Amino acid sequence: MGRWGRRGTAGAAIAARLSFDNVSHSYDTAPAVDRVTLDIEPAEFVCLLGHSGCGKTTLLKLAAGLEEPSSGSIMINGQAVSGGSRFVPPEKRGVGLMFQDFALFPHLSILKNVMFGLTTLPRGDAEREALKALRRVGLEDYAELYPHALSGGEQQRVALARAIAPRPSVLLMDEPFSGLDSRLRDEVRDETLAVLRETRATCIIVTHDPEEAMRMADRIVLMRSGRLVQVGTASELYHTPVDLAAARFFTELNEIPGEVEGGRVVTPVGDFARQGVVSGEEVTVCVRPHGVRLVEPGAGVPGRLVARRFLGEVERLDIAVEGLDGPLKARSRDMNPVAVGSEVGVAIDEAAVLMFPVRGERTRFGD
Ligand SMILES: Nc1ncnc2c1ncn2[C@@H]1O[C@H](COP(=O)(O)OP(=O)(O)OP(=O)(O)O)[C@@H](O)[C@H]1O
Repeated sequence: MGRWGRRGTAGAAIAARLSFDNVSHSYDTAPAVDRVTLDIEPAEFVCLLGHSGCGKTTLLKLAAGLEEPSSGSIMINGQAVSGGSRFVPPEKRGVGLMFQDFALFPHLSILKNVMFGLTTLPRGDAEREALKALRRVGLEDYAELYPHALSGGEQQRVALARAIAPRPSVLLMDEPFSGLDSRLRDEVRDETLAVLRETRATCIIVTHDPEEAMRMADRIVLMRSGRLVQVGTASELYHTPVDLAAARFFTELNEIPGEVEGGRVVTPVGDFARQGVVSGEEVTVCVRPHGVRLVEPGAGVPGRLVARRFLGEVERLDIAVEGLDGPLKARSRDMNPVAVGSEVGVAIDEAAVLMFPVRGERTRFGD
């Protein structure tokens, strides 16, 4: 892939605050977006994360003005752009879009594609701004070519240039890297992030990839069934997920049944102290694989190593423990020389343990 342009050369905008106030939207009966309230700071970088169909794209379309909310209001810098009797059309919102539905126009040159959002400028100025944006993504020399002559990664860079050229205050991107293979994706993502930071625009990026969200976002917005499930930094969502499904989103988990006896949660892999639990209550104890360690046989909980797989920096171990339906999964950096079939001891790092009630409330214990 060719080089990107010099850092720090993207045109900067004045970032805007974007606010959703109790916004709902239905296409037919079930709401695709359900009572969403969210305030995004100027120049903040937010990732909307969630499984397919949870309403991410709809929320983005509502911000863009491509859909009108069924209820609630959307504000940019405190001015309503949707809601009540007000509706500001997309082209008047100062919002840049990078959506899959808006691929490059095949019959227009790269330059003309990038000039597309600059129609309010005199032609000479529009061309200069478009070339500046193309230079920033390292594709100025491609200005007269047509999209079909460019690779997927290069087309993505043109789409980025097109989105930033009008210097929008808010940039909305829907799965911008999903069409790229994994090798390309890391590079395009890192460079795109650098460009976006330079533009100082407020950014919302839709993704279904938690790692991508963690790499990019100042805050992650986790959605489910049209609703906001949790909003916070990557660290907050990882360390204090609001419920079991939120925890599953960020890592593989060993999910172990536990029962509360006298203030302790008793499981086949040991007992754990937890405040706020009630005797007789059923609990799902989640242990992240990096929190499972092999210790000397006789120490810890007895188990048997049933499989091991070398993954480069870490090794993946499967350990059978009495009372568990499936093997306990461990990730270890120790490259332990224990042979498959051996008796082992298992120790659990309490810092890698999360607990959730089996029924009822959505909150964690012991916070
Ligand atoms: N134009 C439409 N007409 C009718 N229903 C729609 C339309 N667009 C989306 N939906 C429905 O609204 C819900 C939310 O869809 P949306 O595309 O916002 O989710 P998403 O989280 O972006 O999913 P994906 O990751 O698959 O794009 C889904 O149930 C979907 O089927």
